[in-house]
Amino acid sequence: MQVTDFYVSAPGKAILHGEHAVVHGKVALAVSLNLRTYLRLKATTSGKVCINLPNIDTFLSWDLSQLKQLRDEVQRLDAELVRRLREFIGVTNGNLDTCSMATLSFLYLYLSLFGSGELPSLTLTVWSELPTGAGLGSSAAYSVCLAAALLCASGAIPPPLKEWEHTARWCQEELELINSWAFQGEMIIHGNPSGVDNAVGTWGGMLRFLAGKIIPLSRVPLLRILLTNTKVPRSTKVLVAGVKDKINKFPSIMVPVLDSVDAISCTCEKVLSEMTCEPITGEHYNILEELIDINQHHLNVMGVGHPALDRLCQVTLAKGLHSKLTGAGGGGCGITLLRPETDSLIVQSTVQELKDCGFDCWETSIGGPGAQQHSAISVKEEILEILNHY
Ligand SMILES: Nc1ncnc2c1ncn2[C@@H]1O[C@H](COP(=O)(O)OP(=O)(O)O)[C@@H](O)[C@H]1O
Ligand SMILES: C[C@@](O)(CCOP(=O)(O)O)CC(=O)O
Ligand SMILES: [Mg+2]
Repeated sequence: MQVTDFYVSAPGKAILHGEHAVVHGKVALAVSLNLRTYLRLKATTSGKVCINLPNIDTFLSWDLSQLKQLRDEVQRLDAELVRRLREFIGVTNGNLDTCSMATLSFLYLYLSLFGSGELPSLTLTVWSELPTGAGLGSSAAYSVCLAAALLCASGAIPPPLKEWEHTARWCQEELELINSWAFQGEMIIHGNPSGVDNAVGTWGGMLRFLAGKIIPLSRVPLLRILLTNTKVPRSTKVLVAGVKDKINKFPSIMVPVLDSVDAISCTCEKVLSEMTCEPITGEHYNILEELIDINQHHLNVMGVGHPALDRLCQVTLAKGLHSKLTGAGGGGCGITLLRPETDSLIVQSTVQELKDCGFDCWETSIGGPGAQQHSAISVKEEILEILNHY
């Protein structure tokens, strides 16, 4: 065990364009948010592994001897381990609930990363500022934190924080390792993830994602975005599977829709890059707004809309603002583009109307840093209190 007590965090994300299509090899544009998931890992001598996940009311512990027996029974650390772990935590049917998904991905990463040698006794606590299961990539931020913390604890990567620093990030190669293990965690939660969410959680900023290839977009204009959480619960795994069924059932109808979403992402990327090298005009924003509208229609065609998201689009359009769902849809969150000249009174009255619909709504800043290690002093006081409570 390399480290005894440390904190890591990873950001959530918003997908501007390309959700779902990205699972089928199309381009997505995604950006990190200023909302983060924090994890504290503490080495203990209790002979137990404990996880505290207060966001989802999950508090579990296992004796090391139980976990050691489980690990030694399993020869291959992939499908067989997942099958045995499902039995171990008592999941019998196909779809996992919130608690089982989080537990299974933790146990999978823990047993895989300590595949040989001693299993360490530890307590892990996670707290997120992100709503879970709402399209802002909470599963990926959770998986990135788990991967970073457990890779550090196993000695596979070093803790980057120097004594005098408040936050520190890993080097490129180490981030790639974190990202690849976070993807394994996402596989358990999503079934068939594209990898875009864990890439944003790992690297932060804005990026273009295509079939596993990640291109950071360094020259992007400052965008003002309103985030709305309809609070309608949904599961990414179920929605992604539904889109796949529709593509299989109607390939000649659905494939052109996916191609069109790909073209929307590429057009958006082009406009964003133009906005950084020439004076920003109203026409740039007109195009961005039209792309949002077209994509929202496509997402409805894919079957991932929801009446609450329609409501969001109607309320904002009545104020001259354009919205689309973000993430897996089926409820969860939407984004609304604010123009630079959008009056703060318009923003305020829109936020109020959306709140009156029962939604949470706030203007967000985008492009926060990717996975990082923290000194205790750099973790917000209220979050530190929760992490240190267990
Ligand atoms: N802070 C957290 N603590 C524990 N589990 C979490 C946390 N954040 C996310 N998860 C896991 O991720 C799941 C949500 O993932 P998902 O359906 O992909 O929605 P999203 O990624 O859009 O928030 C939760 O059901 C839970 O298993
Ligand atoms: C629908 C999808 O494109 C994004 C899902 O994001 P979220 O879990 O809803 O935050 C799936 C994926 O890319 O793996
Ligand atoms: Mg997710």
